[in-house]
Amino acid sequence: MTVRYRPNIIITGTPGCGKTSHCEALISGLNNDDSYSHINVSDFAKENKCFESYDQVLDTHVVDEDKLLDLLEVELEKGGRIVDWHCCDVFPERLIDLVVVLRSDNSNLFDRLSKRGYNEIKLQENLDCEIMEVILNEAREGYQPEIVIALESNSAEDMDENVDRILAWIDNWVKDHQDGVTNELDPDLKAKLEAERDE
Ligand SMILES: Nc1ncnc2c1ncn2[C@@H]1O[C@H](COP(=O)(O)OP(=O)(O)OP(=O)(O)O)[C@@H](O)[C@H]1O
Repeated sequence: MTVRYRPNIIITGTPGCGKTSHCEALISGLNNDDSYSHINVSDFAKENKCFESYDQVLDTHVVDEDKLLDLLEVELEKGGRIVDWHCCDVFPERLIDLVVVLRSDNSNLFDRLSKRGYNEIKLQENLDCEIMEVILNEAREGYQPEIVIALESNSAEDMDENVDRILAWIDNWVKDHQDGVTNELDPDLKAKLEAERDE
């Protein structure tokens, strides 16, 4: 049985919206408490060799999702993981407590991504993704609405406010779950599901 005493949070959004900046500020706001850690999924995939190919047009690696998720699940079982990735709907719901979708105005996003030297196709694809609210929709389809929040990330003030808000949420979650959150299915429910499956 796995018991979690710390929440798992996904910080997601279109590339350049500020995921890594928010995660780093959160870890620092948690006073570098080592029961929390920031998982930058792109770096994690690189370190654990979870790439299956390279997309020349979009100038990006294609992730081996099965391998990546198997490894990430082990991390999420521990709790206190702040996950930084542009995909959010691939994790088991039972392991995710809050999904923060960062939103940026297109002019800000254009400036941030241009500075990175993104090619035109990649830049346009990301701007379209933000306009079409692709990641917000994925989050809303993948998780219960009450755990999904969309936050503006256009300025340093926005970021400070967002980080304070998430820190307050973490504090409340920990107080509310002092006995831990178990990932084990309730035994009666488990027996019922097994019986239904065998029918
Ligand atoms: N709210 C904000 N206000 C001002 N600048 C910001 C904000 N959010 C991000 N930036 C700036 O935009 C750039 C991209 O930020 P960051 O790397 O955190 O984005 P990201 O969403 O993690 O990108 P990626 O998905 O590509 O890793 C950085 O230079 C960062 O300082």
